[in-house]
Amino acid sequence: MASSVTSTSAPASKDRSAQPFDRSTLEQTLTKRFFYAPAFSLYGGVAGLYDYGPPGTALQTNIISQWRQHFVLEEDMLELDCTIMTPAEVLRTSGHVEKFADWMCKDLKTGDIFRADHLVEAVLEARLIGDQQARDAESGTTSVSAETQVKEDDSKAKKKKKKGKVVAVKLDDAVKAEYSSTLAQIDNYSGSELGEIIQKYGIKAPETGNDVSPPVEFNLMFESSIGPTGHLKGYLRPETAQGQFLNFKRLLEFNNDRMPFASAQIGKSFRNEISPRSGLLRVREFTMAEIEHFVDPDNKTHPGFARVRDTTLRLLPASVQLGGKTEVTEMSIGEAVDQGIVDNETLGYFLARIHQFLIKIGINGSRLRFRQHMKNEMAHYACDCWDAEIHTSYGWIECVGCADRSAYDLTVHAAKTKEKLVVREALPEPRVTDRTVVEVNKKVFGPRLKKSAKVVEDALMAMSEAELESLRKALDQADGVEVKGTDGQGYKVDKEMVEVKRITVTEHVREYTPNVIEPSFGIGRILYALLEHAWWVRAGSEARGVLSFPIAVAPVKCLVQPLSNHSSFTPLVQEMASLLRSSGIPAKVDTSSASVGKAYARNDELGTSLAVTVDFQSVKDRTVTLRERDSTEQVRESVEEVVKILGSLVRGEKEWSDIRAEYPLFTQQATE
Ligand SMILES: Nc1ncnc2c1ncn2[C@@H]1O[C@H](COP(=O)(O)OP(=O)(O)OP(=O)(O)O)[C@@H](O)[C@H]1O
Repeated sequence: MASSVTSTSAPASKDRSAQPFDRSTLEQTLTKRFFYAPAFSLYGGVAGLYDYGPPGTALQTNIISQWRQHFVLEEDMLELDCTIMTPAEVLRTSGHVEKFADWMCKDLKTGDIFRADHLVEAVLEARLIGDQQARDAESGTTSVSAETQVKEDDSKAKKKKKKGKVVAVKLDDAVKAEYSSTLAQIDNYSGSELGEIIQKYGIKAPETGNDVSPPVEFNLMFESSIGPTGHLKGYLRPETAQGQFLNFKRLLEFNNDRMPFASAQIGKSFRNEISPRSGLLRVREFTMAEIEHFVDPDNKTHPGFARVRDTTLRLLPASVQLGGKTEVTEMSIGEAVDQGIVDNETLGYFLARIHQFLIKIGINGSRLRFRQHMKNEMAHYACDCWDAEIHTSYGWIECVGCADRSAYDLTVHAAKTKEKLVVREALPEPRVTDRTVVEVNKKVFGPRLKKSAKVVEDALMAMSEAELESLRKALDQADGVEVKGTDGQGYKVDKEMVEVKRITVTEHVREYTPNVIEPSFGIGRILYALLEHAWWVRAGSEARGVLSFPIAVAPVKCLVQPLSNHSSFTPLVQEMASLLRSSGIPAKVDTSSASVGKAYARNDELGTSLAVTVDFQSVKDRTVTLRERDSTEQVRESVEEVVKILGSLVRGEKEWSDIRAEYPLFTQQATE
C-alpha cells in the first residue's frame, strides 16, 4: 500500500544521524584528513575544481567499483571508454551546442554573475526564513538561523560569498504560498519566466541590492580546437553519453544483434558552471557513470522486473510538485508502474536498482527520494524522467538522473550521418501489409523538372501514407497538382510524371530505432552525500568524529598497529599486514608514535572499518585484538583466526553482529 510522507526536510531518524549535524566540523575533518581540497590552491585556486586526496580517492574508487559490480557485472552491460574531446559537429547534432545552457543574470552595477534560478531560489528562501524569524520573534520562540548561499562565478568572486540576506520580515500568507509554489517548481521555468519572477518579486543582487539584468543563456560547454589549424572545433564532453550512442552499431554487433542491451561508461565530464558552489556538489570537472539501455519501443518490459517489484521507493511525482507540494509517496515500484506513475517497467527497473545501489554504499534511505521531472523541465523528446535526490545539509540534491530519452539520440545522429542506427529483427512470421507508394516516371519527370527533379523526388519519397493518399486523390481530380520540394518551392506534377498506387508488401524483417533509458550518476555528489550521511560524533571525554562507511566502500578496511613502538612488536605487525594484503584485504600499518587511542580516533575520522593491535601478549601467544569502528567492541583471537574473520567481513559474508555472537568480546585492554 502506498503511503504519504511530507518531506520538506529530511525526516528524523532514530539512529545516530538524528544528531544535530554541524557541517563545519565535518568539513574541518575532511580537510585535515585530505579527503579532497580545492585544486591549484597554491595559485589561489579556481572555483569548481577539486583534487581528491588519498582517502577521498580510495572512497571514490570503491564507490565506482561497487557501481561496476552492481550494474556492469550484475546486469551484464557493455562497458566503454570513449574520448573526452568531442568534435563540435557531434554536439551540434545532439542539441548541446544550441541548448546545453543555463540562464544567467548580471548585477547591473558590479557586473557580478548569478545563475538566474539559483538567485530566485536564494532570495525567496531567505525571505521565507525571514518570515519565520519574524513570526518566532512575535511568539517569543527562536528558530534556527539559516542563510542561503547564492553562488557566483569567476575566480575573483570566490572569496566574497554571497548570501540571500535574511531580514526578519513577516510575509502575507498568500505571498508565502506563492513563494513556496515557485520554489517547488524552480527547475521548471524558462529564461523569460525567470525574468518575470525576478521582476514580479523585486529580486535584486543579494549583497549590493542592485538591479539585475534579464536572464540570458550561457552555454556550459568548454570549447577547444582540435589540431594545429584551429579549423576543427571541439568541446570537452559535458556527459559520457554521446560516445555510447555513436558506437551503437558496433555494440549491437558485439552483442550478436541481441536486444535489449545496455552500454555503460565511467569517466570525466566537464561543465563550465556559471556558479560553482557547495563544494563537490556543483563543480566544473566531475566523474560520471552513465548507462544507455537500448530497448524496443514496442516492448519496454524488463526481464528482471519481477525481482525488484516489491522494492519500496519514496516518490515525488510531477503532479504533486505542480500543486506546490513536496509530499513523498512511499510505494513499491511494481505499484508505481502498474498505476502509470512511472512510465514503463524498464524505467522502473532502473529506479529500483539505483535505490538498491545507493543504499548498499551507505546512503540513508529516509534521506533519499525520486523526484519526477515536470513537463518543461524534461527535454521535449523524453517521455519520463526521475531524479534520485539525496538530502544533505544543502537541501535535496539531484545525484542521479534517470530518463527515458525515446529514440531521440540515435535518430538525430542517423539523420546527420546518413548511417542507419537501427535494429533489424527477423519476424517470426512474414508480415503482409498494404501500402501506398509513389513511383516516378523518370522519362517524363526528369526532362520536365530538370535541375529541380531531385528536390521534388526527395519530397515525394518523404511523404507519409496519408499525404500520399491525398496526393492520389488530388491527381485523380485535376490535371496537375502543386508539390512542395525540399527547397520549399512549389512544383507542378501530373499523372504522367508520378504514379501513386497501393501495393502489397511482404516483410520478413522488422526494422526499428531503439529507445534509450539513461541512468546518469554524478559520482562526486553521491560521494559528498555519503560523507554527510556517514558522519557522526562519538560522545566521550573528547567528542570525536566518525565516518561510518559500509566496509565495501571504506577507504581503508583495516589498520594494523603496535601497542607502542617497542621493537618486539615489529615482526608480528609486518607479518599481520602481509598476511592481510596477500588475502586481498587492504591494510594500513600505523607505526607512528601516537597512542593506540589516538590512532583509533584518527582512523575513525578516516572511516577505517577495523583495527588490529599487536601487544605484549601477542608476542607471547600470537593473539591480537580486533576492534570494530562503530561499536568500538573488540575480540582477541589468533593471528590466523583474525585474518579469517577480516576476510569474511570484507567480502561481506558476515557482519560485526555475527562476529560478536561467535567470539567472546575482549574487554581487558584499556586502549581508548
Ligand atoms: N556541475 C556538476 N557538478 C557535479 N555533479 C554534477 C554536475 N552537473 C551534473 N552533475 C551530476 O551528473 C548527473 C547527471 O547530469 P544531468 O545532466 O542530469 O544533471 P543536471 O540536471 O544538469 O544537474 P543540475 O540540474 O543540478 O545542474 C547529475 O545527477 C549530477 O549527479
